[in-house]
Amino acid sequence: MSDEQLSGVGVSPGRASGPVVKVTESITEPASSPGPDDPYAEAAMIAPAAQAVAARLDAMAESAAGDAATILTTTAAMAADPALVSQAEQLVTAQRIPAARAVYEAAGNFAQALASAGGYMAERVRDIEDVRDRIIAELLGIAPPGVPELGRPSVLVARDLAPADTAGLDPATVLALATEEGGPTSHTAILARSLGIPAVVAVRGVLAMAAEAIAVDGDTGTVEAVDPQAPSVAATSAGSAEWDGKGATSDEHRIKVLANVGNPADASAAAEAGAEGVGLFRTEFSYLDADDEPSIDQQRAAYRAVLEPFRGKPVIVRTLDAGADKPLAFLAPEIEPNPALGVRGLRVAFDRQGVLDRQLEAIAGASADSGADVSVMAPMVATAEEAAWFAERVAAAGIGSAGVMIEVPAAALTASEVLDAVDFVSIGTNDLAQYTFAADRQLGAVAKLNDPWQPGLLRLIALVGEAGKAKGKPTGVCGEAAADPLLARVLTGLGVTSLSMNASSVRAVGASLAAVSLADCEQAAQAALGAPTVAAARAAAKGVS
Ligand SMILES: C=C(OP(=O)(O)O)C(=O)O
Ligand SMILES: [Mg+2]
Repeated sequence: MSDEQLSGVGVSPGRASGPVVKVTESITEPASSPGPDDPYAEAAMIAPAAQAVAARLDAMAESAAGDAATILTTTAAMAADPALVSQAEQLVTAQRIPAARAVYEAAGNFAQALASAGGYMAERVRDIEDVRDRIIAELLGIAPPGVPELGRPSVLVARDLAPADTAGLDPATVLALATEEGGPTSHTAILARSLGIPAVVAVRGVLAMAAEAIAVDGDTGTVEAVDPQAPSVAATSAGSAEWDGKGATSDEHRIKVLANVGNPADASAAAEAGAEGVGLFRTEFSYLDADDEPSIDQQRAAYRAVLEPFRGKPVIVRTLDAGADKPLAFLAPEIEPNPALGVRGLRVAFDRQGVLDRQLEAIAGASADSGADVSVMAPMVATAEEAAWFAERVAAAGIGSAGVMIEVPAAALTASEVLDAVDFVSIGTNDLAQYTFAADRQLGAVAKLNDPWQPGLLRLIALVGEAGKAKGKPTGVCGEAAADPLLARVLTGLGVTSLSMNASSVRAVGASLAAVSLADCEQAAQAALGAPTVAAARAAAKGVS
């Protein structure tokens, strides 16, 4: 083994090693000459090429599920966007440039507009570049950039993967993933987790690594060179762990193991994985592409489709979390310098109460239709006063149980008062980390601060756990922290009463809790709380069990 070792942020657990395949970043910029003899015939090639790319992405979406399917469908829609095609066609005829060059320039204009919009929109620049390169490759009859056909099981190394690339990954041939960029809550991370592929992101220098074979450890966040002659090692699949389906420690202390869902496919996958219910239904995921507010009936039908697999089981429906990384066109705020600190989540409803009331009416209807045991919760709540306002709206809609997310540090610090206003809380560790460390959750450069093992974050969670215990009210965690089997024990020891995660982590977390007692969890929690660093917190928790 070589001593070449790099570290990043482990975002999907497991360890695997094998030959390196580097993902091609982008195609070469097409030249603007020679110009076409017949610009109209040249322009006419663009639409079919875009359609072919969209059809291929749609076909990939059909054989995918959950987040992967949604992302592929969204990317296919970008490829088929008539605005992109017609702008490129006009460039060909007006400037007499080749079709490939015109697509390059038109996509560049779109990318620039997205980048200057900032936040979630800026995140989509990678998607438009991916679509651009695929259409150009189609026009030129060359292989598209991105993940090549893997002839044998391999470890993928990339700057960052386009969502469509990640969504198309086959866990049978992709042993592990290491990227130079990306954060723990980026698309790459969420999808790698849902596919069960070990992954480390924000590994500075991984692209320049000369090693022919590497080992990727998604638990410790390390990447190291290994002997290329050694046989490939596949990840030990956490998903195969034994679990009887009831979330509890070995001494029967109950911790509900729930799932995070965004659409009917996720809900079916969660039910199949044995989730005891849903701890977070992200309703805004249904409307990321909607231009207008969906009607109450449309919402009711959409929610019912997600609730149905959970008849008789608890489901927490989150009201629209619009803004920042998840903008909804029909709830767009004024231009804001810092969208993550702006009018997002519940704040949108203060000025547009009708939107909230109509959504609550639809949720109440879907709850009755589906027979699921529905509660609702609000995102981005900062004060007890806001929590009380939300609870009033929920009661007025005839829904029996109201809660709020704790994802703003102020809400964690006043958890006791917040809990007085509602029936339960659920800690959103993704945003709570972002706001606690003043570190954009989408940004690779600050990814280490968004690690849920940060002792600063654990101490805030401890405050909420204590408040929940004192009030005797349920306190969940529905951020990505809940999906880590070892951290699940620490969260249990901090007083959390339910954990909600992607479907593929359900079994591993259930099994991890079943293997230890509540006293073990409490000891692990105390050990992690007292640790000075992320690595020390993880090691301390590991040392207990
Ligand atoms: C669960 C959370 O919400 P989202 O990831 O949808 O912002 C969170 O912030 O932890
Ligand atoms: Mg959040």
